[in-house]
Amino acid sequence: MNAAEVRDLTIRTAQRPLVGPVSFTLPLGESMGLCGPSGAGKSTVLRALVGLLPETLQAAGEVRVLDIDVTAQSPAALSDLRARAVLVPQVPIVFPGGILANVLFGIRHVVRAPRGKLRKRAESALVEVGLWNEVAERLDAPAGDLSVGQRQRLALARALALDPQLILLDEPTSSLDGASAAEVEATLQSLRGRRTMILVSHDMNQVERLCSTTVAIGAGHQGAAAGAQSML
Ligand SMILES: Nc1ncnc2c1ncn2[C@@H]1O[C@H](COP(=O)(O)OP(=O)(O)OP(=O)(O)O)[C@@H](O)[C@H]1O
Repeated sequence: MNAAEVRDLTIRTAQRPLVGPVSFTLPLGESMGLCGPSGAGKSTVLRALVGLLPETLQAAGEVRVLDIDVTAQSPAALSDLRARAVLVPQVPIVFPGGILANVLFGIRHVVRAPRGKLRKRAESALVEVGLWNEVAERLDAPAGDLSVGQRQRLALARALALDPQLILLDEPTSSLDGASAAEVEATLQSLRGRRTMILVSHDMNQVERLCSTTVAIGAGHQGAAAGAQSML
């Protein structure tokens, strides 16, 4: 099974084409960069992969994610898929409440297990993103007090607690200062090879550091590089 198989994906409004055609195959275990200029459609492609396009946009083409035919399903029918292929948005979502509660937020709705077991998984996720040593003494402190880089790693920990087969990262370092970006990138580097990832990034150097494959999508509907897939 591949993590994702996309063939001739195009996305449009009723009035005009926005994205594509985009084609790529991502085997499990690989990390892929999705690059292109601002407005090329990178975030929209990520949303299409998990069936989260707004109703005003239509997608055509083939999109299979973890062997699920995404374009053939309603968004509601894809909620299971979204726990296995987790989208981490560009601006990390932090819920009111404590740090640990924030990591538990997704998993406690999805995984049926005793509380103690869920807690262990949340703690392991905090270790995996390198946040454990920074928060272990204050797990119930408000997550809103974390720095912006810590929030990004918290959002990643929330995703990892689900033990997803695919992680979709939308510009995970673009809103961070240099030091925080370096921390998040180090975390992503440590996940490479252990997790399957699609990384949206403007930064080709970052993609080269973190990914084995890159797909470039062009600005507008008919970008020359649309659909290109190359090994870095
Ligand atoms: N719901 C929508 N309705 C109409 N147009 C939309 C909608 N969502 C996105 N677009 C348009 O689709 C295009 C692609 O947007 P998208 O945010 O996916 O680009 P991007 O490559 O991620 O950009 P950036 O790098 O700036 O985040 C843009 O022209 C955007 O204005």
